Amino acid sequence: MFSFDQIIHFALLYSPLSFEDISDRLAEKHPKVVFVLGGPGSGKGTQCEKIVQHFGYTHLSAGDLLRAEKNSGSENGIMIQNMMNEGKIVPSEVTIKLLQKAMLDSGNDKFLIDGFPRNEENRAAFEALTKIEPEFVLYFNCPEKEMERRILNRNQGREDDNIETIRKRFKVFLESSLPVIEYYKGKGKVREIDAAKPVEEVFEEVKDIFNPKIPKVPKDENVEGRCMCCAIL
Ligand SMILES: Nc1ncnc2c1ncn2[C@@H]1O[C@H](COP(=O)(O)OP(=O)(O)OP(=O)(O)O)[C@@H](O)[C@H]1O
Ligand SMILES: Nc1ccn([C@@H]2O[C@H](COP(=O)(O)O)[C@@H](O)[C@H]2O)c(=O)n1
Ligand SMILES: [Mg+2]
Repeated sequence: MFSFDQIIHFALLYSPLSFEDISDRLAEKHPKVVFVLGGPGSGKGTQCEKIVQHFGYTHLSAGDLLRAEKNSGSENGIMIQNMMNEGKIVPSEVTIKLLQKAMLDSGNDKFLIDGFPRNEENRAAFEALTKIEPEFVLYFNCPEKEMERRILNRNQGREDDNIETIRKRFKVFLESSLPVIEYYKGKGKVREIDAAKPVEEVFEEVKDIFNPKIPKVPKDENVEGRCMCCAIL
């Protein structure tokens, strides 16, 4: 027997549901979304894996979804491959549809959306189509030299991990992605992390963001008869 989520997945894959249908189904879930941004090689994927283990989110990497779509032999495959090899941003409707399908497919309602929105078009289209506002934006800030060193040592067989494409990806990040981070800074939504440190140290900072320290009421304190604001020390 298929689960409800599997049935939804097949329906989305094999029937031409419109953006409106998919958006309506997604809206019913009231999903909680965190955008995870940062330059190429800043450690977004690495930290997302750890957040998933500790905080129960589902990790959706826009780049990974596009790579899977390209490898599936879809009609958009060649276009995606060409864009990725040039470090360019794929048209938003392709990426957003993949993200929406993956969100519905997951059965979860908490998502880390990694590497998206990458430019103003991504941001505005996602907002218009899904009506989802991110809880916050996690921004991994890392110097370019360190990102370059990490990517050149990554060895995951990614076609775009060559020095020529890496330079193009850095340029696109500076010109198109940083303005999106500035936009969310203006809305007070950016949580910036120093990503140049070792993985575990970066994650200590990340944990504090997902698990903010709440002042505790000492166990032996007699709080009877006091209002709640006085009882919290
Ligand atoms: N804090 C860190 N210190 C040293 N190496 C790291 C750190 N974080 C990640 N790495 C390594 O750097 C490489 C890039 O990391 P990762 O794939 O997580 O980056 P990313 O931001 O997702 O990159 P991309 O945008 O290209 O997908 C990986 O080989 C990873 O193991
Ligand atoms: N919103 C996005 C995200 C990614 N891409 C393309 O995928 C490439 C790899 O992305 P990573 O996050 O895995 O580094 C990226 O260079 C773009 O070509 C995109 O188009 N839109
Ligand atoms: Mg990644």
